[in-house]
Order: sequence, then structure tokens, then C-alpha cells
Amino acid sequence: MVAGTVLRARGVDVSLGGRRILAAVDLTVRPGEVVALLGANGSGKSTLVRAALGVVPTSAGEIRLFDQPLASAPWRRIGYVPQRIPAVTGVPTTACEVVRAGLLSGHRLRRGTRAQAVAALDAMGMAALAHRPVQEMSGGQQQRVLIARALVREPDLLVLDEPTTGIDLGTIETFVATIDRMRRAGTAVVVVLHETESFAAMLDRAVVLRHGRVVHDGPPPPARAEHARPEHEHAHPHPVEPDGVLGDLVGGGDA
Ligand SMILES: Nc1ncnc2c1ncn2[C@@H]1O[C@H](COP(=O)(O)OP(=O)(O)OP(=O)(O)O)[C@@H](O)[C@H]1O
Repeated sequence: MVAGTVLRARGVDVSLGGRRILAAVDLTVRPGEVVALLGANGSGKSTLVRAALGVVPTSAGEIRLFDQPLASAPWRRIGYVPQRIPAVTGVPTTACEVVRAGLLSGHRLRRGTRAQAVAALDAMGMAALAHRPVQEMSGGQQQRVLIARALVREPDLLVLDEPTTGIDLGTIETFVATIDRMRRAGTAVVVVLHETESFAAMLDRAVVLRHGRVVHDGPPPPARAEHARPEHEHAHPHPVEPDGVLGDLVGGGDA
């Protein structure tokens, strides 16, 4: 278990392409906490996690990871699954190699990392494909490899940007059980979600963004199972919570 805060953002502004994307965002995550980032398309969820990890620059505010400024953040304690799969190179790379890359320390792979990598792939139901090139895999299979690459690091902070997109329900269950084990051991989790359903049981808090501002930071909204069904009609009006924020999370995009 780690002491202090895992992630602390204060007054963070981000501008991209001449537009202000995040405005005065505060976010605190403590050890073992599972925090969902929610909000309509384009509300700034991915930008917030990318800023928190130093992938996009901030124009104001302060970000600290494990009580350190970004410049000296302990990256080996952090696992990140981005929303989009980075373009794969033309060189065939097996799933096992991708996952082992998550264990690189300096330029060398430590001994025994192959077994660790295969175990992480197994947790994502991918052990049988460990030696298949990721270039030959479906989008959902590639996503599972990226999740395994983050899990194998046994991070103290796991950042997941819409991790379950394109993954079948059985694998989601295994994945959620793995995350649950990790957070019981003290790992903090920040997860960008559209539907809280699969993570609902373990969410401590939800932070809701709208137009780049935090409009709610507190209890997560109740999961609405009907939204996950293919026949669900998203155009119907949703019940509005007392503060008017959580009830229309799935409303129209911000972009
Ligand atoms: N590199 C960029 N340059 C310019 N604008 C950008 C860039 N990246 C993101 N944006 C804009 O910032 C806004 C927020 O995008 P972001 O991806 O953070 O939203 P999101 O809440 O994660 O959306 P979604 O739910 O669709 O993934 C959008 O309007 C997007 O077009």
C-alpha cells in the first residue's frame, strides 16, 4: 500500500488546436481508490488522463503523481491503456513481446519475464495467442494485449481509457475480477467509461466532465443496464438526478 496521493491535479487547463479543452480541473486519487471519469463524447475525459500522464501539455495548473511533479514521476509504478491502439509497425510483433515490453527496465528484459507475460495474457484470455503477431489480431484482441501489458507491470496506478470497448462480455468479467484483485492490494484505478455497469461494484467515486469542467465529483451514478442493450434507444429523455448532472450523462456530445 502506498501513502499520500497517487494523482493530484489542481486547476489544470489544457488547450489544443487553439481551443480550451480543460478548464480549472481538480482531481485527486488516493491509493486503492477506483475513480470513473464520465461525460459525453468530447467532454475532455481522454484529454484529462493524457494530461495527467504528461502526454499532452497543460497551460495552467499543477499535476503530481505519487506526490512528485511530472518531470520526476515514478513511471514504472504506472500502467496505462490508451483509448486508441497505437499504430503497429510493419515488423511482426507477438503478443508476448508486446506484453514483455511492459516490463522493460532500462533497455534490458529481466529474466523470467516470458512467464509473467504469458500469465498476464492468460488473465485476459489470450494465452493461446501469446505467440501470434498482434498485426494479425482483431481490434478487441489487440486491446486485450494492451491491457495485459499494463497489468504485467503490477502498477500502483492503473489508468484505463474505455478499456472494455470491443471486448466480449466473458473477457470483461475476467478483466474486472483482475482489477478488483489489484485494487484490494492497493492499486488505484482511474477508468474512463461510457457505461459504469461492468465496474459499478468497485467504483468509489465518479468524476463527471462537461465541456472540459468537472461538474460532479462524488458517488457514482447507478448503473443503467438498459443502456448496454443493443436495442436501447439513446434518444429518449433520461431521468435527471437532483443536481441535474448524473441523469443525462449519456446525453448529446460536447464536441
Ligand atoms: N490533439 C487535439 N487537437 C485539437 N483538439 C483536440 C485534440 N485532442 C482532442 N481534441 C478535442 O478535445 C475535445 C475533448 O476530446 P477528448 O478526446 O478528451 O474527449 P472525450 O471526453 O474523451 O471523448 P470520447 O468520449 O468521445 O472519447 C474534443 O472536442 C476533441 O475534438
